[in-house]
Amino acid sequence: MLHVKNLSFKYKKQLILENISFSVNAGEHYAIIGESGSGKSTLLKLLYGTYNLNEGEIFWKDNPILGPEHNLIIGPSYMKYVAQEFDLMPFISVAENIGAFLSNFYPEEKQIRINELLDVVELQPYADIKVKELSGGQKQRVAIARAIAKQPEILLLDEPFSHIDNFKKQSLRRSLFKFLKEKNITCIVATHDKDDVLSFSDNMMVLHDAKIMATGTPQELYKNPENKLIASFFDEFNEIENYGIVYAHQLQVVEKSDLKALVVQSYFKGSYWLIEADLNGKKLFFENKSTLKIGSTIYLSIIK
Ligand SMILES: Nc1ncnc2c1ncn2[C@@H]1O[C@H](COP(=O)(O)OP(=O)(O)OP(=O)(O)O)[C@@H](O)[C@H]1O
Repeated sequence: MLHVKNLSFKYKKQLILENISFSVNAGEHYAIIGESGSGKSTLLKLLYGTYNLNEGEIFWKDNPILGPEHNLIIGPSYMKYVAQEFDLMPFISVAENIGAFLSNFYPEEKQIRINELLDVVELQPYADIKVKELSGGQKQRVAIARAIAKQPEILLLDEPFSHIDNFKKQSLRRSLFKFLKEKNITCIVATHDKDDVLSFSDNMMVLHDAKIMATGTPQELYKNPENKLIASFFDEFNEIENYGIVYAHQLQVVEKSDLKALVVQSYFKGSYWLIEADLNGKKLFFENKSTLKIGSTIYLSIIK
């Protein structure tokens, strides 16, 4: 188990993280979300031992994770960290980068392992291409493959799919998180993207104002968002008097109700339209199967 106890940290004067405590079980997938600048990357770096803590302790099983004050080499051997800026070797091939830290004593096993990893990150056709010739998203995939090559006990991912296009993202997510679960690799992911969390994280935390604002399973936080910040991470939402936070998909057009609104705009979203309306002078968003006429009056009911 990863155990973080009362961790506090500042780069300069301002506390970036204050009194952070949480635990992650072996094999669990844990997500850290929060606005830009809330300290997600800093927390991952602290878990990796990049900086000395101002206060608190981090343990993996019974081993303390200590900062550079105590270690010549940053990063425990059982842990891998894929940062937002990936540090690859540009002049050698994708396959060589992925195999860079694998033993040369067993060349056949090494090749099998590299092939397995190329499959996980869907880079088989690029195996022999030099990394300097790859796109940002392809480099990100090489960095992920290299991090899992030696099967770490814990993997820290910072915005792991941020450079990867939507075509590839969905299948890559499924493939990577499935691989990690099969190998029982504990994974902590810092992300802005709800799709990294909803289907793939067992538990999550929300960082805000240097503190943990909420923790729970993605389902718990999604179904009962305590506040606007949490709701906004998951979906388009409204704050409606007497009803609180209501997601756009929780509103439907009915014949008659207390919620009378005026259609302002319709946005095509593929399988539905997102309708912007005016409810008593406040903006309101809801989902509808079809576009609605600007200026028309509609009535809405809430399905929770
Ligand atoms: N090396 C550093 N020196 C000083 N301040 C830093 C350093 N790195 C980050 N910070 C500050 O710490 C705060 C948290 O930054 P961090 O990168 O951890 O946030 P984040 O939640 O990961 O943001 P993002 O989602 O944009 O990646 C920010 O205010 C940032 O300016």
